[in-house]
Amino acid sequence: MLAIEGLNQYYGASHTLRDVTLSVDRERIFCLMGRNGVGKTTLLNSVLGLLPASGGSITLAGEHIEQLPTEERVGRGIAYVPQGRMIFPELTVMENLNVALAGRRRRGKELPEQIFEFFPVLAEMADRRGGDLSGGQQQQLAIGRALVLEPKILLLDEPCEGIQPNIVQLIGDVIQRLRREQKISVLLVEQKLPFARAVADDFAIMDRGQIVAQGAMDELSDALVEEYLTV
Ligand SMILES: Nc1ncnc2c1ncn2[C@@H]1O[C@H](COP(=O)(O)OP(=O)(O)OP(=O)(O)O)[C@@H](O)[C@H]1O
Repeated sequence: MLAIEGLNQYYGASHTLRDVTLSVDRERIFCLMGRNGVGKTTLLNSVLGLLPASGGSITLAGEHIEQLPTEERVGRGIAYVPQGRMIFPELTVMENLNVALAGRRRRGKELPEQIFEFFPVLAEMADRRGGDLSGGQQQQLAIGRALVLEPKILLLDEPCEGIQPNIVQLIGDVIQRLRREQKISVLLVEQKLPFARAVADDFAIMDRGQIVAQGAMDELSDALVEEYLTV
């Protein structure tokens, strides 16, 4: 579904992504792990085209997208929920969702009903300002807004950060339903090991800009956890 090959990225003289190669297969939940500052967010931003990559290729469903502007990549089916959620605090919940309609591949003014089934709180709070929601509610809004795009693949950057356990559980359930019911693939950046183990099929570990291990989630060994993930 999404294949990244030999991707490099620099912030000035600092070489942040080093020959990154990974692929998120169709209908799989792929978790990218690693300590703070190793380059996980930089990788997601490069996939979206928010940061220029130098060299390497990115393909979505077999088509090269590495030269396309961000809005084209979104139009081809990549939706991104960044760290910090980036909802519009002055707009209502409904307005936040409607903003995403403009970026959709298939034109149409209807929000997908399933968003409100996944996250009932978004219907209950439809007229509230985004900035008045709790962190957990904002995260549901951010994921709901990404789903308005009806993506092929959803990129989630630490969706559970600072969120209470029952909402973490809900988000985990939604991720799995998206894969099962809508055939959406997910590229998840996550530091919480129990959550990652519970929801993901595949993993990769990043260290100082390089992928140092990858495989099926049930192959993630204690030795790898100790070496690359324990803080
Ligand atoms: N805009 C920037 N300019 C220069 N260096 C940056 C910039 N953004 C990030 N970096 C550096 O690039 C490296 C990778 O950062 P990145 O945010 O991708 O890591 P991360 O693995 O996502 O970490 P975290 O879990 O803390 O979000 C870090 O050393 C960081 O300091």
